[in-house]
Amino acid sequence: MSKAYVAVDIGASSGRLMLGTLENKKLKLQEMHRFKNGFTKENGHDRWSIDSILDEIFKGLEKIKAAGYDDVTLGIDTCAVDYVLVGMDGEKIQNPISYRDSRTKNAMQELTSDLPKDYIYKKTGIQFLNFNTLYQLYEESKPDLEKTDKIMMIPDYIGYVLTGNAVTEVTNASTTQMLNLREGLFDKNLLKKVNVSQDQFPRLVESGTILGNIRHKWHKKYDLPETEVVTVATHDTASAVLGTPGEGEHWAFLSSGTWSLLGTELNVPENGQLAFKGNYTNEWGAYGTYRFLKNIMGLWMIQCVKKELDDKYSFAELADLAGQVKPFQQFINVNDDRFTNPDNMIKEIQTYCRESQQKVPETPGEIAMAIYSNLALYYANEIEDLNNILGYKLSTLNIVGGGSNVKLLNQLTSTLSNIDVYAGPSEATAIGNLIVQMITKNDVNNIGEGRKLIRDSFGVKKFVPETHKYADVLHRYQEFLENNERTTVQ
Ligand SMILES: Nc1ncnc2c1ncn2[C@@H]1O[C@H](COP(=O)(O)OP(=O)(O)O)[C@@H](O)[C@H]1O
Ligand SMILES: C[C@H](O)[C@H](O)[C@@H](O)C(=O)COP(=O)(O)O
Ligand SMILES: [Mg+2]
Repeated sequence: MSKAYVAVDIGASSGRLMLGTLENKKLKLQEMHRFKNGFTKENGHDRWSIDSILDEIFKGLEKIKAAGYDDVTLGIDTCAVDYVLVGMDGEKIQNPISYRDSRTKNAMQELTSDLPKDYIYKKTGIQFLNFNTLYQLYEESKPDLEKTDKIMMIPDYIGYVLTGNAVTEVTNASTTQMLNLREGLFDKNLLKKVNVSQDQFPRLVESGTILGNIRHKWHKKYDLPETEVVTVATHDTASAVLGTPGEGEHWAFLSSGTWSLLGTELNVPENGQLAFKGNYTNEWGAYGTYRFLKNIMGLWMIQCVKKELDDKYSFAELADLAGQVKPFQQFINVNDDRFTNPDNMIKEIQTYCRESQQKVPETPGEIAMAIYSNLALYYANEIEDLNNILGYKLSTLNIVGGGSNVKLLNQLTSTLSNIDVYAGPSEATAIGNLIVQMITKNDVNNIGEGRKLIRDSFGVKKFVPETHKYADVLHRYQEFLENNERTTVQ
């Protein structure tokens, strides 16, 4: 039986364990376990249930063992910015708070009142999201920080629980907005600003570092395969970018899941004035690259709508209903902070349209189309911005993640952005996670070979611009955004 690799991909809406094996020069992917993920209110904050996530990971590994895989390599990727405080006894102090929690709503404004944004951006090159780790630590409970021995980013914490070894992997560390681009270390002034010392973070490591084997104590509790843990590109978006086939010369990616992360892979950071004004980020990638991207609200909006409709419609059915509705009946700035974590997304969208004297979407199809068509418009607007900042035209857009299944959204994006879209693979994050493991274990030579393996193993669907359609819509949307400047998530 060929070597088995396991990607643990903890997305914001679902976690999954994906088994990867190399068969006839192709990467075979099997979903072995999937579970719902999300945050719940606990001790006054929106928190991730990290112990349930760990239990699901062990359950998934038991399924893999039961399927006949006795000896696997495993990598973990999760969302960015969030962390676990680990006390002097080596145990978590409490469940990690989600970045969508309201505790940081004023933190960025307060912290940057005497530490200017351009100073922070010059040092870190990271976009201003009001929930970056820097602002979470600024708001963190001082007594809890006092009791903290180590601050571990979520995927690093999971690796620590599994193996007993603690590290801070750099792709995720960069999302803290505390990693100094030039020095490659946490910035002393930014640490001081939030009363955290350098040694409260475990040592920084690159993706592809071997972390260790799953501890004996877990083998006593669960029927697990022998498992060696590799620290992959632990920020899920970093893994998604690695799992992008990379069609075209100046290819762009859109990691389309709970979030839409739109950008391109650079070999040197771009943290100049245009990037600063456009609030673009230089999150660290694997193998010395930078993920020059922007966070866009993403399918989080559809996820909320689906839940508010009591899951009466599947995502596919919502997309079908949207396809029966004319697009662009209202303009919405999807990055308005009001959509980050509203009590009710449907009501928030309807109120937004009422306030801006626009047609109010009522039916599930109208609401879904309002979301999809405005996401597509926002993508198109940002691609124009990206071309301007980079000084060259992005030639193709690779859409990966669950959103790559939405044909309507892929087509609208291609037409509005006037760019060829390659859609898939939907599990690019898990695939990127696996590729780093395979490179680390010398089954794949490098990321170029890895991306060829992805192209050879997974079909992508091509969408080309329908140039005769929606000629002036993007221009009217850009005017709308300018005339309706509001607080955006960034
Ligand atoms: N068949 C489908 N039709 C329409 N939307 C889909 C389909 N499959 C997945 N999606 C969209 O993809 C999203 C999940 O993408 P995924 O990358 O798995 O998210 P995450 O990693 O953040 O959990 C869903 O919220 C849904 O909007
Ligand atoms: C806050 C970060 O930008 C966020 O973690 C984002 O990178 C992310 O989680 C994307 O992953 P999804 O697959 O959940 O959209
Ligand atoms: Mg994901």
